Amino acid sequence: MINIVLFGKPGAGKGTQAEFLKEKYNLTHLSTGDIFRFNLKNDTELGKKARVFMDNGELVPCEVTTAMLIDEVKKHPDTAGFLFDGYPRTINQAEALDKFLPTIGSSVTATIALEADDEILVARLLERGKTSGRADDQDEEKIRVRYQEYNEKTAPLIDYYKAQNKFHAVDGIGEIKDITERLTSVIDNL
Ligand SMILES: Nc1ncnc2c1ncn2[C@@H]1O[C@H](COP(=O)(O)OP(=O)(O)O)[C@@H](O)[C@H]1O
Repeated sequence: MINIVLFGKPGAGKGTQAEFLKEKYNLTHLSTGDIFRFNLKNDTELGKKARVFMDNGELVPCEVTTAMLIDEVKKHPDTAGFLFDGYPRTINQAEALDKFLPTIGSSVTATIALEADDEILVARLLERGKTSGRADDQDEEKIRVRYQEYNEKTAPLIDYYKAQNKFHAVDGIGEIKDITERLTSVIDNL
């Protein structure tokens, strides 16, 4: 089983690249943001728990997110591997994943970060907000909160995965297909 964590700031292109990578490597793509948005739209119990945090651009509490993620992983016992997109986003979540995956005989293979400057990313999010309907992409204040959350809670994961020799970074600026190539060359050399 190969498990890749796609890592990057909001707007870095994780979702876009995940679409290509899941096809190429036959992976199950788990996007916590997409799963939460699905639950919001359908007004499920999970959606009710997540809504206020998501609407403010804050992270949903780890207990809620991790329980959801583990449920999703368990739905795919025969997969060739997972492409985690948007999880883990805190040290607590990374530790939870490192504790859970061995229970299914697996582990994180590698974490790959898509890197880009903040100004470019904020511009991308505002552009996406015009068509995506995502409330959190239409408001600069919410975008700012998401970057704050990233810097405080998610950025420490870089050192967490470096300590395990599992951290790889690629340049997230350029043509979509060129970025896909950079990612596949990392994965092919794992
Ligand atoms: N691993 C997670 N832990 C906590 N909250 C999460 C997680 N993944 C997604 N969320 C919630 O869903 C929102 C949207 O997620 P996502 O689409 O991945 O965002 P972004 O475009 O900011 O990277 C986040 O702002 C957060 O409220």
